[in-house]
Amino acid sequence: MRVLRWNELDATARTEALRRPAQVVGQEVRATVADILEAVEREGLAAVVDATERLDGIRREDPLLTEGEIDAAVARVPAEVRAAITAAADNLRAFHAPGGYTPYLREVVPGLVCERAVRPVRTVGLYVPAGSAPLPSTALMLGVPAVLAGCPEIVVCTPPTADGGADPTVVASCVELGLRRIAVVGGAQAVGAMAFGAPTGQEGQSGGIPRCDKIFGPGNTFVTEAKRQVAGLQGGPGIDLPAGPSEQLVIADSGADPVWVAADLLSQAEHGPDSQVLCVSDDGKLLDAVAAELDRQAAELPREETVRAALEASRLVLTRDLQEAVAVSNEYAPEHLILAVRAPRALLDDVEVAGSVFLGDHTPESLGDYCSGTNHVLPTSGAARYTGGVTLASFQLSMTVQSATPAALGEMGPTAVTLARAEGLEAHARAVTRRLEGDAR
Ligand SMILES: NC(=O)c1ccc[n+]([C@@H]2O[C@H](COP(=O)([O-])OP(=O)(O)OC[C@H]3O[C@@H](n4cnc5c(N)ncnc54)[C@H](O)[C@@H]3O)[C@@H](O)[C@H]2O)c1
Ligand SMILES: N[C@H](CO)Cc1c[nH]c[nH+]1
Ligand SMILES: [Zn+2]
Repeated sequence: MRVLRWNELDATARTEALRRPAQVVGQEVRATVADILEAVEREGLAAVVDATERLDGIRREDPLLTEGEIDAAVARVPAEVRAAITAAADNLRAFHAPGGYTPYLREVVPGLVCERAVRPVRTVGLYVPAGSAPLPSTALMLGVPAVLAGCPEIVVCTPPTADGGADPTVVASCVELGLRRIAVVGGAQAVGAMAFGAPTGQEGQSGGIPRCDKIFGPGNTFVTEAKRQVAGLQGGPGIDLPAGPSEQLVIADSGADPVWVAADLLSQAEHGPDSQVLCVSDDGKLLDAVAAELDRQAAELPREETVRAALEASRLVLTRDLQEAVAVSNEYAPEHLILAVRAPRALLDDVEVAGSVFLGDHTPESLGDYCSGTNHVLPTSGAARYTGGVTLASFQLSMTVQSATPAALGEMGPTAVTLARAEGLEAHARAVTRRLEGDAR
């Protein structure tokens, strides 16, 4: 990989250097997704079943796993993997538990009390990808905060395996959290089913995939585009955030180990050909060593082809100093940022935007992907500029509540009346004056 010298690039070249490979969703993807969603809205479960047969080669009249299928899948997961699932879930619970909205109350003027009350989102749909690789860790990342929030109805959708079931480790991760409503549906058809509902049996029965209030989870271009489309519908569901192809930016100083830096970059490059990884450093020799390591280590990986495709769109950037490296990162707004420097805490103060930050040489991003406790469903494509990743609060809604005594209405009512009349909304004003003036019926 060629090293780009940041100071020698003009504004256009800098924009090009930080361009994402997968940012442009073609008209074709948009139209494909729109067709699938329209069919699911019109025909419900039948369209979901047809799309799954066409796109995933599996026909299941009822996509929900039976109790027998769930138990059989869990039994196939080795004890060591089940123990790792439990250990990861424990850390996720520990970190996420305090991350919800805090209810609070203020007596704004005597007798006028304003509150924030917190409720779980009632029906949530969790998408667990399984196209390029099944991601049981994503089931944990979404399921743990959903359960902690107390969401009463939780459905999981994940693409089918070749035998028509779901990946056993995905199923075992759901079961670890007590989730047993698992539908083997992937792609845009899964998002459509969760957005519009795809019930089985008689109308009014609760079988099948329920219409969800909010849809969560990462996925490929079709999944991400489908979430964007359903979120734009009037009365449509909410979505968590744009969580598309994985990205990582490493800031490395001259003391960083090029072997470890390259290993971190490759860990995200292996997600898909549209993943992107960048290494930014103030040391040209370090960047050359990282380039050589990327090439050497890529050849040893089972997903070498995917990794090399991702490296095509990846970058090595030489900056004047580490402050400039952070400025480059702030402009890119990476999903993951690793600070492989001698004083990472000091540099953290300058970091303005990133989905998740990893400090020092001994904190590989893989820890966060699986088991440190932070969430791996994170903003991509620059969305870190305005949002963080999934948290417990993502599964809650905050509701305001207020109550006024007659005296408090006497105190604040005239202000409301003045503002209502300034807006020309007399009915608003009279809702107050009728009370203040006593009997004006
Ligand atoms: N940002 C994050 O937080 C985060 C976390 C985990 C994974 N990811 C990303 O999620 C993505 C997972 O993608 P994936 O493909 O492996 O799995 P996926 O489950 O998202 O997609 C598979 C589904 O796509 C549908 N599909 C495939 N080709 C299609 C076509 N031509 N037309 C219509 N539908 C089609 C199929 O129905 C299939 O079931 C990766 O890019 C990974 O980097 C992101
Ligand atoms: N790195 C991905 C988020 O971009 C999450 C993941 C799941 N499994 C491995 N990694
Ligand atoms: Zn990963």
